[in-house]
Amino acid sequence: MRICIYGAGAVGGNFAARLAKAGIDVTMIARGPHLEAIQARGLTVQTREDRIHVRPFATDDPRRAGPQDAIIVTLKAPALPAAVDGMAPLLGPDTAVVFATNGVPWWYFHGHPGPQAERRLTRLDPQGVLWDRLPISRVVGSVIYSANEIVAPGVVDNKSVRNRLLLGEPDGSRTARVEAISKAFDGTGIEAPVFDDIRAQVWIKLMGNLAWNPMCALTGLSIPDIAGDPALRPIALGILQEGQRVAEALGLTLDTDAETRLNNILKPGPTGGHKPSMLQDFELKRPTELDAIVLAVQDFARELGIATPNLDSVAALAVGRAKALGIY
Ligand SMILES: NC(=O)C1=CN([C@@H]2O[C@H](COP(=O)(O)OP(=O)(O)OC[C@H]3O[C@@H](n4cnc5c(N)ncnc54)[C@H](OP(=O)(O)O)[C@@H]3O)[C@@H](O)[C@H]2O)C=CC1
Ligand SMILES: CC(C)(CO)C(=O)C(=O)O
Repeated sequence: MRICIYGAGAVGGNFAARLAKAGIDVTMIARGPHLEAIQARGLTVQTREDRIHVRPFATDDPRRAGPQDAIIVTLKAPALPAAVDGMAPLLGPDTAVVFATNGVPWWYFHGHPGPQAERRLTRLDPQGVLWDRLPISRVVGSVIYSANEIVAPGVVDNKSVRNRLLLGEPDGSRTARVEAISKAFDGTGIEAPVFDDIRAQVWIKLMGNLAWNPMCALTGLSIPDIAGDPALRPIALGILQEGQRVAEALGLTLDTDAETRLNNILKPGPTGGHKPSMLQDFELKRPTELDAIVLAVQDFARELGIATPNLDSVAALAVGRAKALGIY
């Protein structure tokens, strides 16, 4: 199977290395010093168990890669619209495009049951280029559980004990394409189960980002530090409760309540020392995913008439800080 990792940075680098090590034909679309280092010296991923070193084909010109069986997009959300034309040369007649980006996905209502079906989210796809030019029937939904950081060009630190890429068709059907992508991950050390309701999984993951990503980005603290801080904990809990209300009003059933979720963070965990990706972006002054992770949830809340005072305050501060840094 030919798999392209599009936007092979921290998460995508980990995925590419593990797929390549397992013998999958992997192409990485990357850029800048990270790409130059991979082309010159190969890709290195330090996992908890070992050091993977591979030399997959890596380029910033997708025309050099040719049609793929699947594209796994591990770009940050703000980079998606500008990348859509670059995906065209990678598309064969049946190529699926897996969007493995944190937050509310731009395709959220594609395949959704009921009157909201096929509604577009202009915050996440302002000109509609993703929806129109891809086109939408290519989309497979996805959620990432894998903590990673680029620690030097060409070198990724993977801190997770379990690496998971949850997959699901937006309409919940079990298609040959989603099963084939899942199977390609066999033996890679990345679990890739297929879900019938990928939107519930999107929300469960979103509950792991909605409070922590902006609060860590604002404070520079780790997730357990915030969860254990008497002044910050109630704000995080408030955000989780507000997010949970929004998800439920949208018809989702989540795995647990906000308080349990917050307490689980304080249990000794394998990714406690991980810098959430939004904190990495604030520190490195890279475009932030505030729209997908925070403001899209606020949009839903406003439409549904749900008050989100904690989320609103943190969102306003995070947007203000991001503007001051020139990244929003
Ligand atoms: N890092 C983590 O631990 C986790 C991240 N996530 C989510 O996964 C997604 C990816 O995050 P992460 O891996 O951290 O992000 P990274 O920024 O490390 O990776 C994205 C890469 O894509 C590159 N890129 C951007 N645009 C293009 C383009 N047009 N062509 C080629 N390359 C391009 C970026 O380069 P450049 O830097 O030059 O822009 C960067 O190297 C995000 O949605 C994030 O929220 C989810 C769970 C954990
Ligand atoms: C922090 C983590 C790993 C999960 O909450 C994440 O998704 C991120 O870094 O954005």
